[in-house]
Amino acid sequence: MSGVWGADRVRAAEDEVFKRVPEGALMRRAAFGLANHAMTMLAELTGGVAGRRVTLLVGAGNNGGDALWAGHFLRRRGVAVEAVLLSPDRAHPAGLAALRRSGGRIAADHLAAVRSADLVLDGIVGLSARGPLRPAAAGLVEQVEAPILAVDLPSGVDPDTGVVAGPAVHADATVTFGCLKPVHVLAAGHCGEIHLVDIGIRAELGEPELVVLSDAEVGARWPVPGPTDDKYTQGVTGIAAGSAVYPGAAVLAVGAAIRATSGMVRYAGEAADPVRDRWPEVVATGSVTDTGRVQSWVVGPGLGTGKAGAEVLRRVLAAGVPVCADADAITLLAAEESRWDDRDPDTPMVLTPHDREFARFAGAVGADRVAAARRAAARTGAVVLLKGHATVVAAPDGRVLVNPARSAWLATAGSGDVLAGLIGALLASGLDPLLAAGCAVRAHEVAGQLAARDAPTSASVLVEVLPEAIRTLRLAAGFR
Ligand SMILES: NC(=O)C1=CN([C@@H]2O[C@H](COP(=O)(O)OP(=O)(O)OC[C@H]3O[C@@H](n4cnc5c(N)ncnc54)[C@H](OP(=O)(O)O)[C@@H]3O)[C@@H](O)[C@H]2O)[C@@H](O)CC1
Ligand SMILES: [K+]
Repeated sequence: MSGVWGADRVRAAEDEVFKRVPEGALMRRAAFGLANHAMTMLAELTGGVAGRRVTLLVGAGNNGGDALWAGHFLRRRGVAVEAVLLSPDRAHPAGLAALRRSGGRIAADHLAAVRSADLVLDGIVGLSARGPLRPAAAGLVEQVEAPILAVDLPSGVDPDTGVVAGPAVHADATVTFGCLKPVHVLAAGHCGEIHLVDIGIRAELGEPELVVLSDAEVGARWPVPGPTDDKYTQGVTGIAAGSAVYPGAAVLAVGAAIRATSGMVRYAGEAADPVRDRWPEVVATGSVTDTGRVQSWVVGPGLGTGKAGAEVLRRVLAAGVPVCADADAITLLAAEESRWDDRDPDTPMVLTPHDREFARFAGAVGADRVAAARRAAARTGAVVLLKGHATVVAAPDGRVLVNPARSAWLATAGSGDVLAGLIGALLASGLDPLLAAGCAVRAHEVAGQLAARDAPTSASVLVEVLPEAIRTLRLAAGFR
């Protein structure tokens, strides 16, 4: 598990550490780690470091200070270092002095310094960043051709929300200090490869604000049959999805549930024939009331938002088992407040909106996706899985999991139906609903990578590769 802490919590932790460690010591520790990664990058990029040129983009605060100190350490290892001071009067004094002492230069021609670099360190702004890059910095960053190593975080990206509201650094790698911050998981695409340098603040940070589940954790939690299990004891998933006109959603959600666990899957709806044709192992009927006992329901994909769909939703909610409400089920819930009353508030529920669906029941998502998901979860008493490049999963008690998207292969029709089926199967197995949603998201993404293998893919292929994705996760957890 990786914990993630916001800027305020990091500052508070640093303040605690400063009571026993001088401020400069922490910065030098950070900068030393930064310089080590810069050396590695230089060696990988250019086959050696001798005579190589590093240009530092130095802003007005401690982020620039980190860059200047790193420049000092790089100079001592024979790298040519030039600093571009974006706010010369406010550049970190001790860092500047150290760089000068070790023979680093202050660039007179900013553009030339940027253009001649083998590697650029982005020390423009760090945890105190507000808004996008300012024009002078943006103009220079635009001219960079060399790889960029971001100091703590890519400048121009909001540290706490990951919002990119204008020009921002697109880093090849980021070296961060002490812990991951929200920007690293919410705007992972701007960070490149992320390296964490320990500066000794972990004990002061407390409980993480966000959590990223590792493959090993997902693999360790994935339900597999024990020696005494049968098809019922592993949980029966009910799928109420699809229609006669749109059977695809049903076929995909059922397929995902079948492949996710060894438990049984029942289907209820108008697409019973196509579902049975594709998945002979499913018990398919026309209606929720004829389905028999299930331990969870998935309701919504391809259901329709008319009277018939509303009636299916009502019956599913009344069943008193954990529910994953997706797509049309969310629209139906949003359309009429009274539909929430059909649900026993103590029965777990997972809602899986994209931004437009979210807006229908919880208002516009806005810039702070984590805060939005947290608010919606607290208000509805359901786990809210907000889809996006980074998927945010919030529980009513305030816990939040984030899955940073490593690729965009999953942006394909029917992909959401597969995710809903996965969540349903994990709910049926008895997993805590936050974990069920979080583990499903991760498996879904691993499946996306396996399905795509660097070429466009489709939701049907996602279903095909689910067992391989689960095997990958279990291998990461040490199961052979
Ligand atoms: N504390 C420590 O010892 C340690 C701290 N560490 C390091 O310190 C960093 C935090 O440093 P920090 O708090 O000094 O501020 P920082 O992020 O450098 O910003 C400076 C100023 O920039 C400005 N500015 C704002 N937005 C902007 C924008 N979009 N574009 C351009 N400029 C913008 C704004 O000033 P303004 O111009 O608005 O007056 C702001 O005050 C942290 O990320 C880590 O790298 C590590 O060394 C570990 C030990
Ligand atoms: K930075």
